[in-house]
Amino acid sequence: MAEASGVPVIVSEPGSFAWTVLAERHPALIRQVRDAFPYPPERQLALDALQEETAHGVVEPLPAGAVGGGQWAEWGRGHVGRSWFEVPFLWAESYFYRRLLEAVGYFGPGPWQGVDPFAPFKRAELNGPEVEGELAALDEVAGLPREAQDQALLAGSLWGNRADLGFRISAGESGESGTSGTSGTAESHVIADDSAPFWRHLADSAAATVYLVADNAGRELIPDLVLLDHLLCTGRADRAVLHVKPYPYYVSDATTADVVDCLRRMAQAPGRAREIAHRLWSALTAGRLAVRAHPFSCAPLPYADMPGDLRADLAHATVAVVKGDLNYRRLVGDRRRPPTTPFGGLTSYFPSPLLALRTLKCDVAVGLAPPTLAALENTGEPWRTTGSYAVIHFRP
Ligand SMILES: O=P(O)(O)OC[C@@]1(O)O[C@H](CO)[C@@H](O)[C@@H]1O
Repeated sequence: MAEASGVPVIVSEPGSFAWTVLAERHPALIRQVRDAFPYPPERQLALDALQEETAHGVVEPLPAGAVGGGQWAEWGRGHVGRSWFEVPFLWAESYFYRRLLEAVGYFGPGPWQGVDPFAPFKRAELNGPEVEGELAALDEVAGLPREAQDQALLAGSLWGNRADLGFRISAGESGESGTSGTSGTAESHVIADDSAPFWRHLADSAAATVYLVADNAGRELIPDLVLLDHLLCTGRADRAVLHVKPYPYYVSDATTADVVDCLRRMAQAPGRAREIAHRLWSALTAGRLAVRAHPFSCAPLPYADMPGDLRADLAHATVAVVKGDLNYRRLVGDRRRPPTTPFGGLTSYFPSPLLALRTLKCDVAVGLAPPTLAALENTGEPWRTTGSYAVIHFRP
């Protein structure tokens, strides 16, 4: 069994989750991006080269003069020149997205500069029937007593994380195929629940500033925004800060443009969703809700290595709500450890109280009670990677 300090997750073991991401998810994503845009021949050649390199070649550096090239060269020391299947999983995935953006000309200069290669997928989701239904459901939540609203909106933000578009490339179009073998409502699969101390912490804090470190756009970001609105409206937060990605990442990760798209989508809906959108729009223009996009949000590193300016910013949080699977890997370290390793100890470096909301979609698992772990192992399911189980971990 792994030591408490853990063994880094690497890609090399055929059939492992990390291996399937590099061997199957990334090639499928390159194909989908190519099909979604009429890229000119030079962009298609660059995509071909990336496809070939990631399947059979060694990791190549970014071209000279690339945006952030110096930083990536530093982060890539010891990895560039090796097979993609020999390097740490977290680094390989992050660098793959940076290289994909290079291949499609996202950083320019040129006509494809700033064109988000994942925008068509995000847009389709935002205009889909699921979002319509989820926005309509907000009218019902509005009629509930406050504590029930608290729980419903926290659960919405938590389970919104299951709607990640990268995960759906692996799980099948619906994103539900990985859930076979489970039963009951999604809520019945919360396998660690620290929501009560989280709400107590907010109630005990005066003039709270709530940070939310976002993960995916669309079906995840909408409930995240709704949760922030609820905290602001009910006086549990005086201010809110939303951290998004500075550029497209992991397919559906939220950027500033996605925040605006979500608000516009909500504003087109009738009822409660529209009201919330207008309130959030005003909160943004008044500075009560701030959006930040720090470069470290797309770094291939754990949060323990965050730079001083980000640490100083997060230190202002009464609580930082950190969303999703990738952020969770970065919070606790992308390492194999006994799943009963306490979450609080692994995140003691974090500069503020912390709430992690995550559905499990990779091998990393910590913070579980021994009986919970035993029950999960008894299911015989690949419970770490199906997206059917979730954790709410709070570290005061
Ligand atoms: O961070 P998210 O959106 O919840 O999930 C990201 C994800 O789809 O990508 C990684 C593997 O590619 C895993 O961490 C997870 O499966």
